[in-house]
Amino acid sequence: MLNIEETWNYLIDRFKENMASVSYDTWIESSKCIQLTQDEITIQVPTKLHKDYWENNLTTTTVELLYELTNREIAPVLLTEEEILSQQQIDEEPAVSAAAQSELQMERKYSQLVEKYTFDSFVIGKGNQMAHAAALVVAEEPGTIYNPLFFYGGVGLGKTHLMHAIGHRLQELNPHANVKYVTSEMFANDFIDSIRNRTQKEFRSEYRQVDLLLVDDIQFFSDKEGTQEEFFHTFNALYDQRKQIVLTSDRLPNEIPKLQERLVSRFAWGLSVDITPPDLETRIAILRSKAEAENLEIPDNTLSYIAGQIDSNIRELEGALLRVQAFATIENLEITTGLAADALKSMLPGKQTVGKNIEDIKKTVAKFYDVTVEEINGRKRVQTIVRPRQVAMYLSREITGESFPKIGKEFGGKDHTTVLYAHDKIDELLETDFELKNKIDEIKKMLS
Ligand SMILES: Nc1ncnc2c1ncn2[C@@H]1O[C@H](COP(=O)(O)OP(=O)(O)OP(=O)(O)O)[C@@H](O)[C@H]1O
Repeated sequence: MLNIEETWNYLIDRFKENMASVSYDTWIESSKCIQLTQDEITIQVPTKLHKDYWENNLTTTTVELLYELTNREIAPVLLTEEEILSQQQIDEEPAVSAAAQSELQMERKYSQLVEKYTFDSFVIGKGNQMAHAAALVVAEEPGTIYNPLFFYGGVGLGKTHLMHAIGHRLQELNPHANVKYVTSEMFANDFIDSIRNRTQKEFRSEYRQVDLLLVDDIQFFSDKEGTQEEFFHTFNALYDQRKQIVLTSDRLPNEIPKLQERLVSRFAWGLSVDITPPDLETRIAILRSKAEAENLEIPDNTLSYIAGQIDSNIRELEGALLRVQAFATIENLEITTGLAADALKSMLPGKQTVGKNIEDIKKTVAKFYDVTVEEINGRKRVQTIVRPRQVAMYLSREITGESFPKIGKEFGGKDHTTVLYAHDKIDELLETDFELKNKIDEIKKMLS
């Protein structure tokens, strides 16, 4: 028998570990678990916006986390407070309606594209221009020019959005096109299920008969040998039939640890394009387009203010806008810059480093460790300099979201693999080394 409280706590703890605090506070803290059965978890969320966000961004992870915990496929059912109230009023049979709803949601998540992730709702800016153009070409001429198309870049910068946009566009042009979107983990789970249920034939025909296969976040193939093997064959089958493959990852294929060489080389056959964090202008344009979609009246200077606060992750930018909107609704006030500042104040303690560049970071780290920026840029390998250098590289990636090659260049022309190694090293150390964690928090404070 599953314990509702333990299960929910497990889930939200995992989210807390993996989400920025602004996102966690906005999406998770406001939600609660109201029912748990052997195959369903019912989560109450405050508004329709929260529900959309959960459905688009959190349900897959929820299923995976619950699977890890319970070894069962538990489908999330999202209900807004209003829906719960009206459900109670018309006194429907909750079990039936929840089950039906869950089926619908799972269906939507697993086999359909997210409706609003289209080219129309995608704002083009310097950081994503090339990716956008490549996506359009692929949607219009699948399987011929750039195959596979590979998007890479930091968290929440629009890779998934563009992928779905390709799918929508292809289906517009060819309504019979068979499009499949999965995350790498969904692919892995499907594959494992097919072994368990002896349905490998069905699995293969499902994956090898598509016209467009979209696989998100392939960095999670990292240590999955068997899945990589299967994906290799899926890839070859599709490629040979000239079917389009689109992949995303947070880094280039050759930077993904333990990714088989033959996959690395295949992924390089087509075109790899990175998506970099949006500049201020693009962030304002994105906010404006989101505000319009939600029918929100927000003055331009307030949009600029919000865009200035969050500079690397568009998902967080959306969270900030929602936060401001919720604040205005609760306080029954118009949205102004002052109100936005109040709404975001409590959300941004960890974000005070926004707007800092690599140079600022190097200077601050050098000061903290009592070394010079020249030493950080240099090549001396003594521990007293190596650690500050690694910390500075780590913070540069985390705070500015710049690509590894760009950071390497700014650290005295180092190779991107050096930056990648430094980043992953510090990331790994942070899990156990609390002293280092305190030091990094201290540096962030100095930066703000
Ligand atoms: N250029 C853009 N215009 C409008 N919205 C955007 C743009 N880029 C990203 N977004 C929005 O930001 C949110 C995060 O984007 P998305 O999920 O595509 O990021 P991602 O790069 O796939 O992130 P992750 O690495 O976490 O998978 C989505 O709601 C998406 O619609």
